[in-house]
Amino acid sequence: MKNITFEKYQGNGNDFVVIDSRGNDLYKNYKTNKIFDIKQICNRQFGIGADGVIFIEEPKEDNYAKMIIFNSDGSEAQMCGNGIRCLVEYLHLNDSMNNKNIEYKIETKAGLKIAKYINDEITVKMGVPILECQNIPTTIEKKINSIPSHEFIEKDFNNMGYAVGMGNPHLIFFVKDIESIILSRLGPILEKNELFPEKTNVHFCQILNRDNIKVKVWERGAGPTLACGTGACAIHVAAYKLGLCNSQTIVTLPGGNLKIDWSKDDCEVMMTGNAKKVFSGSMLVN
Ligand SMILES: N[C@@H](CCC[C@H](N)C(=O)O)C(=O)O
Repeated sequence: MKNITFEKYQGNGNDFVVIDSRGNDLYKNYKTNKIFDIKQICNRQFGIGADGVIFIEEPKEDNYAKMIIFNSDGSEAQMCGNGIRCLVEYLHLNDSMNNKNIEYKIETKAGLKIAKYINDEITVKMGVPILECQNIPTTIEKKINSIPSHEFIEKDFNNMGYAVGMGNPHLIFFVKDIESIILSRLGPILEKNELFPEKTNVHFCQILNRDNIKVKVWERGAGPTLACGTGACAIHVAAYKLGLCNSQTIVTLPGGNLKIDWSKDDCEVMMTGNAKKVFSGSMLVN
């Protein structure tokens, strides 16, 4: 048995166990020998409890670090918006980066992301959104047929979903009254919709006004979470393309607000929010 140290972080209540595998073989050992069980680490009764596990790896190029992110069910995701802010906060605290103006270039499976502290918040260039997500053809609109209409809880809910890729897939629905949405019923069905061979994150959104969108999140591989950073970006993009919001919005998630800025198809989406350390600890592994 071996003791390994970790730190726990959260961004808008989306929480992660962060394992620094720079200069050691922890990630390599996880990949090859499954020295620990991510499902068990994330379990809130039998483990540490988290929405996911982030490994920090040495970057391949001349960048600062590499992020590898696993959902609480053990599946690997391409990217995580709240997770990358947590990782940057970890680097800031642990690598003694006292100069908050430093730019952190972070490699992810969804490409290079650049994050920076600005006025005690972290702003991340989240990449150019993909409006044709996975195998959904031609437009961002798609009728989702996997749920019979009687399953929809509210009368004004239509099954027009909007697919936006932020490196990872998002399926977005706009509704008039978000309170009427029962996430635990719709989330698991829509996550596995046949249009998304690798499954998808699902969001229900209510436009409060042109500057503020309220959201309920069902994450691929994690279920209901308090926030999704890539999701907030995708939601803003869909709402802006539909003419429902201004170029900067506050996306209000159950765990707090994120500021999103985007208006041009070929530009990167900017996400601003914070991330906090919750505690540090150690766990026994085989
Ligand atoms: N919570 C994240 C997204 C994490 C990955 C997602 N569940 C997926 O599988 O794509 C975020 O803040 O972006």
